[in-house]
Amino acid sequence: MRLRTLTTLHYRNLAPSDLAFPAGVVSIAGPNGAGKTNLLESVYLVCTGLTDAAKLEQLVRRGEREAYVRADLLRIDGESRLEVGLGRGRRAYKVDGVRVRTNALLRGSAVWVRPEDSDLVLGSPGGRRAFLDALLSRMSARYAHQLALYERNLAQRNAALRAEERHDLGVWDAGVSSIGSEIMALRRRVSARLEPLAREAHVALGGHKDLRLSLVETTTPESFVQDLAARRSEEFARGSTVIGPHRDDLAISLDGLPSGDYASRGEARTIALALRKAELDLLTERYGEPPVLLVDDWAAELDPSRRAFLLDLARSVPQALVTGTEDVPNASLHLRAHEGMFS
Ligand SMILES: Nc1ncnc2c1ncn2[C@@H]1O[C@H](COP(=O)(O)OP(=O)(O)OP(=O)(O)O)[C@@H](O)[C@H]1O
Repeated sequence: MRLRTLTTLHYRNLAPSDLAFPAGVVSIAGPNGAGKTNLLESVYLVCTGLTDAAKLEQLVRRGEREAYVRADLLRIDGESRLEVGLGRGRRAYKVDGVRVRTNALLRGSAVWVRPEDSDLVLGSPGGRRAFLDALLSRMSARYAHQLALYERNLAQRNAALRAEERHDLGVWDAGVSSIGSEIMALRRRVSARLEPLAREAHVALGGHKDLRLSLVETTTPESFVQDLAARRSEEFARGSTVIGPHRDDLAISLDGLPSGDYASRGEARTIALALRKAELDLLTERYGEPPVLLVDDWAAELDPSRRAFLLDLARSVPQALVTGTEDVPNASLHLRAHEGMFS
């Protein structure tokens, strides 16, 4: 899969532009704040429907009301046009000219490798849940749909827990537990497939320690309803649902020690890179071809062997957009970024 052209209008600091990309490694170099990350972010958003911006309006250029991104994508089964329009608190997607739901499975796919990926390993469980959710949402339209439904049900249940008069929670318990159980089952399946791929990549990256991934669940699909009932008074006291997939974690360990507490920054970066490689492998299998690879700040925090791994990976897929303050050697196109423009 590869991007042929990208059109952006009022997207963050990007100047309105039409860019054409060849196959292979596209090197995008430029100074800090030039808009390199914004360019990758716009590609990721239009290809996957995903963003981790806290508010959609952050994606719109300051002073403008709406932004637009269009990508013409070449897939093994033909071309596809993906579009997203962004406004205050809303976004609208089109695939080949037809409006689609926000959490529909888009025809594009992308994997984004970023320096802050170390936070996946060193940061809070929320980041690892977001990693699993983002991966599963690109693999299964059902998952994306059920996740959105779960979040709505959870918000309503939490509101009921905080309400002054005590509501009967039975109907919320049934909803949250049945949707939550499906989410847990899908996460179990994907994390079981993720582990061997991440372990293999970790070894290829020169990681000598034994990498393990395991889901840490606060309840089980079988006992969810009973566990909710058992925690009732605690939930009323805290005004929130204390168990369920929104509280689970993907535990990562090296030689049996939890990585969040023990891994060095370099080890964390290696694990994060192994997770991204595993993500790429799973999406390649799901889509029948490798997704577009986006590498942000390729030289950041990486020693020569990890840089070589990353560049080999970039060269192994049909297309990789790779940014940095330095050029990537032997790229098929060298773009220079300056104040939101690329030439
Ligand atoms: N909504 C917005 N409107 C206008 N400018 C924005 C908006 N959001 C971010 N920016 C600007 O975009 C610039 C950041 O661009 P970006 O993160 O893409 O830089 P970069 O080239 O990746 O830099 P670095 O090498 O430091 O990572 C900042 O100057 C920021 O102020």
